[in-house]
Amino acid sequence: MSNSIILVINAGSSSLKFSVFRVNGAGNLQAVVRGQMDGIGTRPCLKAKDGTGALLVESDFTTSEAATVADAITLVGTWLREHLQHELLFAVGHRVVHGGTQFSHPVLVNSEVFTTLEQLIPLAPLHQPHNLAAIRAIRERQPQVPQVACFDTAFHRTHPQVADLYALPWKYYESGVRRYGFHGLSYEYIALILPKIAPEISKGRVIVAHLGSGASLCALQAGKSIDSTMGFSPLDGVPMGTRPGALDPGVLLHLANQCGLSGVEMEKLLYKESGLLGLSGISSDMRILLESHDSRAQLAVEYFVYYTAKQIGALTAVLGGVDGIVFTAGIGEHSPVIRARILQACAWLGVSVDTAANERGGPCISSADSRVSVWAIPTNEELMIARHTLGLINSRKGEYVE
Ligand SMILES: Nc1ncnc2c1ncn2[C@@H]1O[C@H](COP(=O)(O)OP(=O)(O)O)[C@@H](O)[C@H]1O
Ligand SMILES: CC(=O)OP(=O)(O)O
Ligand SMILES: [Mg+2]
Repeated sequence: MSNSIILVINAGSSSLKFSVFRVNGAGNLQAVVRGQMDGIGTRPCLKAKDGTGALLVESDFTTSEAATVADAITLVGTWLREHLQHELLFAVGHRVVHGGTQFSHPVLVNSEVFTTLEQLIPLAPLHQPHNLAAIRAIRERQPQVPQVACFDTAFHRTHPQVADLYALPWKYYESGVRRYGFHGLSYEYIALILPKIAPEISKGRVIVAHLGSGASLCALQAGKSIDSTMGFSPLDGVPMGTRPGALDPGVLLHLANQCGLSGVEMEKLLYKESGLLGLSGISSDMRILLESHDSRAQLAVEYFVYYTAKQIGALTAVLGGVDGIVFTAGIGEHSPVIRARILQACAWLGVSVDTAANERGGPCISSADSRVSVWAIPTNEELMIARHTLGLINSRKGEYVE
């Protein structure tokens, strides 16, 4: 095992992230490659670094070469095969967005598990097919390599029942219509490192804003998720790159009954044409909107800020107050402007920003007199996946032959 590696694949809605970890003799994980193809469909760029931070590849693609996550899987797959050709794959860990009611922990993927995960595709059509495509592609080439699915939904299984329900007749809850919550691997990572970075808030009430192409917020009470803004599918909550966030269900009835949209057309509208893209008519990419002088682009940004701040208020009520706010993911980590605008809307909570620290990227971005401490912390879903993968394989040695 001393020379073997764990490959981690994380397919998001606008990015394909990957990492390679070496498992050393003591069974510890050491990151040797970290990369991503991001801006898929908008500004595609493949970038990877080695464990020392040295650049291994940086290459731009056209939007037709990398129009979809499926294109990115092919391009990244080619790069990884060339780069890792002399390595022995110990296991592959995957982010799988939806685990449904069946999976509340990482699981070794066999044919039965794969079929169950396929049945969840309609609940996360922007992600689940890509998550499974990567598993299938690796299985076809290297069927002997164990693959582990790690779920976005798993970390939220600590929600109290009231935060897990919709006010529908019980039979729907029993058939799986629940508020699952997503981005759980990211929240789990933040909860894991908070005691090291911000020990003063880690045992308290913390709101984590995972603001990427997909975006949600999570209320952490002593490191456990007690509520989050996404629900049954990754459509609910705050506006996103191409998803609207919370919608009055009456709008959906109107679209179906009065406008005659079919289920397939509604799915396309809600997953691919709404959110920042739908509002601006320009782009789903926050960078492009921030550079634009177009009034609709500016309105889309204002909408994003408004509804994110509104959800911080809602989760503050859920927690009975707030000790800390953490920004993470693409926008949360890299956009001081968006952070500042959201925090300005949270001034009523006693939030005061350290402008210079915010511009620098933190980690602490609140001023000394702020009643709530505020942080910008890079997430690392891939490390979480690698840990789960190694833990699961080690605990089940010898069991993964189909
Ligand atoms: N410097 C930046 N300023 C503003 N937004 C940024 C910046 N860098 C990345 N982003 C935004 O982050 C989003 C992608 O975040 P990411 O977490 O990688 O997405 P996902 O995993 O959901 O595909 C995009 O909207 C992109 O525009
Ligand atoms: C669940 C989800 O929206 O994921 P992402 O932000 O990676 O698109
Ligand atoms: Mg993501």
